[in-house]
Amino acid sequence: MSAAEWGYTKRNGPFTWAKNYPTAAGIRQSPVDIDTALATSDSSLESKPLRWKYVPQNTRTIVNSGHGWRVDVDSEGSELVGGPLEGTYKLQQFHCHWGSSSDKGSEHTVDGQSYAAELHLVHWNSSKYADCGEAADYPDGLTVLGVLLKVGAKNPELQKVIDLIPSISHRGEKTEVKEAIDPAKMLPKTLSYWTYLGSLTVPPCNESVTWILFKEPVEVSEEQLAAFRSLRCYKRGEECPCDEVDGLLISNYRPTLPLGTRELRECGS
Ligand SMILES: O[B-]1(O)OCc2ccccc21
Ligand SMILES: [Zn+2]
Repeated sequence: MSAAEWGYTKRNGPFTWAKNYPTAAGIRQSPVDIDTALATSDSSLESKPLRWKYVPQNTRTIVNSGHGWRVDVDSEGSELVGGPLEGTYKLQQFHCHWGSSSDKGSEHTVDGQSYAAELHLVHWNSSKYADCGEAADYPDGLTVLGVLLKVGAKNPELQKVIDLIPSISHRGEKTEVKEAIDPAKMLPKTLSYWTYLGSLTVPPCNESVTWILFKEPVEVSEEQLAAFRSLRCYKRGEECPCDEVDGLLISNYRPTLPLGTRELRECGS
């Protein structure tokens, strides 16, 4: 899209994306509603526990992408293996999706229920591809660990992100992450998950993601969610192109798409 770049308002939001990004109208799209009755447990998942290693010092910069905040990571030294995955995946970045109030905001829903937000840890298949950009073009290129966030106690690890938000208030702004953020500390205690084949939930919506969505939500406070909503979707000095309330990024989640004939598997209760 030209000036009217994609976003989350009526004018440029999820229902308009397919115009410029035809893959968004595909049959392997994300997010989806997790209909727990449809999930099949799979002994092969149980036999290969999910295992990860992250290097907190490798969380480099946080940027306001115009669609939310994103922490970019130096992939070296990280790895995610097991579960539904073949080969080794490396962490590239993590980011979050939220809503204008905490009764909505997650991208995946569970039996129709929305959560207040959803964290995405994006990994790429380093066994087969040279980098994340290349991997994003292949059906087995990416895997995303999804963590549902519900309102509760202040999340100390996410607070390190919140503390940096004032310095990336406008689109395009970025800053160094001085205090290392440990992605492992943002994951739930129990590692039960659902997994299915899907896509990026933002344009170009590549159908290259093996989704792993943890069943157990993690807590975040209302104040922390309010901080996310203080990000602006336009560049400093420019005027706001979106018709959102004075360009605040109050909501950046894509509504669910049909699972269709895709298999939904689960590991753990
Ligand atoms: O769709 B997402 O926001 O979650 C998965 C993903 C992967 C890469 C970029 C953006 C995303
Ligand atoms: Zn995401």
